[in-house]
Amino acid sequence: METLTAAILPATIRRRPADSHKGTYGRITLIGGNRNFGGAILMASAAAVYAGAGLVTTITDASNQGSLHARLPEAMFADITDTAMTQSLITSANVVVVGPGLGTDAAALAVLKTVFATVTAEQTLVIDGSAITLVAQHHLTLPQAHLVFTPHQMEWQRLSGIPIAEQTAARSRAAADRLHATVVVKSHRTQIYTPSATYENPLGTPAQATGGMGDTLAGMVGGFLAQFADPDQAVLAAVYAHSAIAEELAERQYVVLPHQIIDELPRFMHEHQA
Ligand SMILES: NC(=O)C1=CN([C@@H]2O[C@H](COP(=O)(O)OP(=O)(O)OC[C@H]3O[C@@H](n4cnc5c(N)ncnc54)[C@H](OP(=O)(O)O)[C@@H]3O)[C@@H](O)[C@H]2O)[C@@H](O)CC1
Ligand SMILES: Nc1ncnc2c1ncn2[C@@H]1O[C@H](COP(=O)(O)OP(=O)(O)O)[C@@H](O)[C@H]1O
Ligand SMILES: [Mg+2]
Repeated sequence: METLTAAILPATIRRRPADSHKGTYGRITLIGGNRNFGGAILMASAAAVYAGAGLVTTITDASNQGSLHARLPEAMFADITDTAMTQSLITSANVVVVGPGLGTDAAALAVLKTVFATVTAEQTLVIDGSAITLVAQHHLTLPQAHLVFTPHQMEWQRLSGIPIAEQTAARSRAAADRLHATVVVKSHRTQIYTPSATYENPLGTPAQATGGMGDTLAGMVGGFLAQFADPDQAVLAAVYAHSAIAEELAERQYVVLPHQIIDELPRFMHEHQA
């Protein structure tokens, strides 16, 4: 197990070439947010935009459209019940994030099945929150794509079958290998299982223990994957930056809110680019 250091930031976050445009920085489609959990996909989408993803589209319940555009006019919107549009927006993305606030009812399962049937081997799919629970509950066959799972410990228990108390590095490593995926097991000391190595994040504070913190990380992971060359480094740098910003804020705050991490992202990435 390797311990992440701040060196992952400049190794990943590169100065933007002058001769570039929004298409240079990736197209990301985020899917989630039912009538009750609209905030989750809003936070994930905002994290992707503020991380610098070039073009961001949010596919969510229609009841979330007004709040999405009020908070995040940079994001495009599509109605989650429009299957043809969903397929088209998945196909045109290089990174897809599915799950924040998606819920686990029949409609959510149908959406997830559409996502799995549409992504291709060239694309990266980040699977978070409800989507992880659905994969576990329904024993879904995973698609051929670059897969990144971002479970908290209970979601990892559901997906891997390993009880939380028995989630040792060796057992989690074997389960990640069986999934042919990168797995980010979130906790006070988050562990990241890439195809080639295992890492521990030395940062993170209980000030982060608040709803939406993982939704925000999922959007950051997607935003970093959309624009940075090395996918393993992109995931590691997103995890590290998420906690590093939280630790900065926690020096003066009892609790750190997800939107505050999002607001700090452009400044933090500016300071750590190389
Ligand atoms: N504003 C919004 O719209 C928000 C929407 N959200 C969306 O809600 C959906 C459901 O996601 P979820 O994580 O809230 O619920 P679920 O999957 O049932 O897991 C909770 C269970 O696991 C247990 N548990 C054990 N270890 C744990 C650990 N380390 N970390 C966390 N939990 C741990 C925990 O134990 P307990 O708290 O009882 O001790 C409890 O029994 C998902 O789509 C998400 O995106 C949320 O992000 C909130 C903000
Ligand atoms: N005590 C803690 N110390 C460090 N990080 C924490 C702590 N509690 C939660 N976090 C972080 O907050 C995030 C929580 O993710 P998750 O449970 O999926 O939240 P949500 O689904 O509500 O957005 C993870 O990145 C996790 O590492
Ligand atoms: Mg979560």
